Amino acid sequence: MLEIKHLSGGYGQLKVLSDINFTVADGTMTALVGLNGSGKSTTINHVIGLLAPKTGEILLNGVALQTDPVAYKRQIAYIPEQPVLYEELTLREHLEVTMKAYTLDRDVAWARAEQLLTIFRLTNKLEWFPTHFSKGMRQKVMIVMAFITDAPLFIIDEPFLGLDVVAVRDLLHLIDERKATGTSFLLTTHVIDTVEAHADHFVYLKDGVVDQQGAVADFARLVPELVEEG
Ligand SMILES: Nc1ncnc2c1ncn2[C@@H]1O[C@H](COP(=O)(O)OP(=O)(O)OP(=O)(O)O)[C@@H](O)[C@H]1O
Repeated sequence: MLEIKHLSGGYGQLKVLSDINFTVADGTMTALVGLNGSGKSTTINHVIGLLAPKTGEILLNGVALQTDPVAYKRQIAYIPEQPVLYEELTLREHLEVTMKAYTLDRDVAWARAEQLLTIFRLTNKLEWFPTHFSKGMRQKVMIVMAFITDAPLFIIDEPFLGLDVVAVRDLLHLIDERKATGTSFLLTTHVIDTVEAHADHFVYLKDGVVDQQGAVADFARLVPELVEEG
């Protein structure tokens, strides 16, 4: 379970977030929504440990980032909005680096990788370098790297922007499968429609504070300003 308690934070002297409180329970998905600049990415940056809280704390299965950064970070699989790949490593090497970083059993992880590579049509591209991948393919590589881990928390930043419809459907299917095994998901999105059927809770950020949060079923009632008319 991810617990965010009274988090205030931001960049250097710039305070962006004030007194953020929410939890993501095991086997559930929380959608973090809000307009441009509302603080979604800043919240994620705090949860993955890129930024340190000014006040408050973030606990992942009881472990605080400040107390044990390695144990904390190993529990997170992060898929950023902009894929971050090593230009000098092949796809195969990216998968191997991930297996080492998360101390995965190689046989189990490769069996998983093969299934994922098939789903995302990357099987014959193991020796390719990132420069040869399209934007969507780079994103798929990040998805494969995340889903070979056993991380109890997945954080996915704007997952649907560069993916084709087939890949979106496949990603949502993978998310549902993992959720059923107890994995938690924190996802940022501008379009709640895509995740509505898959998310359990939403947190609506407005100018760096939680304006509303609750069950996804109540989203339209609680946040009418983000629901398209028609
Ligand atoms: N690296 C940074 N340094 C300083 N300020 C930043 C930085 N990144 C974001 N900000 C500021 O923090 C505030 C929140 O931005 P953030 O990126 O968290 O919003 P967001 O909800 O993710 O927006 P978007 O939907 O556009 O991605 C904005 O006012 C932004 O200008």
